[in-house]
Amino acid sequence: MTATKPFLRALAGETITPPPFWLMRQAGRYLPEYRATRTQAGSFLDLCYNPELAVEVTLQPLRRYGFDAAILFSDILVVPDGLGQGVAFKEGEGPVLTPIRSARDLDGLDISGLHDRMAPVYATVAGLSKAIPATTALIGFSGAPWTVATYMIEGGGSKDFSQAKKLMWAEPETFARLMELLIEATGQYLIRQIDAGAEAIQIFDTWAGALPETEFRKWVIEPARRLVERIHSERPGIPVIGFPRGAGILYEAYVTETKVDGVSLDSSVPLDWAARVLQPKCTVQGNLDPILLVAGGDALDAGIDRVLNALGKGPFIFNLGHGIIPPTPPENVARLTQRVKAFKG
Ligand SMILES: O=C(O)CCc1c2[nH]c(c1CC(=O)O)Cc1[nH]c(c(CC(=O)O)c1CCC(=O)O)Cc1[nH]c(c(CC(=O)O)c1CCC(=O)O)Cc1[nH]c(c(CCC(=O)O)c1CC(=O)O)C2
Repeated sequence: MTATKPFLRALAGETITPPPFWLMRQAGRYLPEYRATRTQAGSFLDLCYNPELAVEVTLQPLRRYGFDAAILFSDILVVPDGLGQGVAFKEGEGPVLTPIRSARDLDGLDISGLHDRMAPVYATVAGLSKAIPATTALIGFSGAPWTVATYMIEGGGSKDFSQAKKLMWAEPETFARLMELLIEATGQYLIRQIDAGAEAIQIFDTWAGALPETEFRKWVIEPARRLVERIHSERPGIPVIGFPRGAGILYEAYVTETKVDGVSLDSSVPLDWAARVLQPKCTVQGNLDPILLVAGGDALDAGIDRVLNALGKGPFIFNLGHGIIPPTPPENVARLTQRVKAFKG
């Protein structure tokens, strides 16, 4: 069935003016209505596993801004939770996990309970596919194996990923076993989201830029290639967007070797290079610096115009280079919405 929704038509290679748009973390703490629902839910994971409230927070930004895509309200860290690793989100501290540091720790993980634990997430997807406007596409997502592995090994966020990299180089078999488990679990998890109603998939490799070239090819490109191949063969017609944040010039190898339908660019990617080298190969998405949404004013307008003028003449989805941050004034998102929708090409 040929795509009719602008977001899906852009991912099928069409140039659309004005471009379809959505924003990473469009549902979240910058919105007062999110904070109210979050309080009602209890913990962050309680919210992720409460289909009714997760549907509500996903819809909140759509009501305000009319985005062309809704992304399932969940998190990249529900998969380790589903594998039996203890995961919690401490107020103002972010995620905290019981770290995986040895083969024995790995033996404690178990894929058999994944889909039971993820059932509320699939219910959220099913609820959203009935609740979103007819022209809005529904995006399912996961973290990429490398990025999720960094949280599992570090036990939370990290500045230098020293524990994850130490395990990768000092205990390669244990690290490879963890990566295989994540590739399999993530593949199953994404297919189930599609079967529940997701029309496109985004794979977030937020910490891809932390790896040197050899390891980037082995642990960012190859797992993504396998996930894209599985989705393209088991669920033909569902497009996949890859987000190897910080990849630099390796964005080109990522696009050609993974065969993603779309590639999400971080804010450091030069716009003319993206238009010349990447856009002829696949739909590009991004890449406004999310802090411009905090700054607002003329700087925000100029930043939006630079992205639109450079990428708006080919297959393109307007987005940020990383998720919205909590101090973002909602009125600046309204300002961005108006400016993107007014773009004439
Ligand atoms: O305290 C809360 O209410 C939960 C905060 C929250 C989380 N995921 C969230 C939210 C809602 C929101 O962003 O406001 C909600 C969340 N996490 C994610 C998404 C998908 C998307 O980005 O649109 C979303 C939004 C989904 C939606 O808009 O419907 C995916 C995610 N979680 C995570 C990452 C890695 C990263 O942050 O870059 C990423 C991918 C990149 C990104 O968009 O930021 C990991 C994660 N999840 C979380 C945190 C803590 C955030 C913080 O304390 O600053 C962190 C970051 C970290 O500490 O490394 C929890």
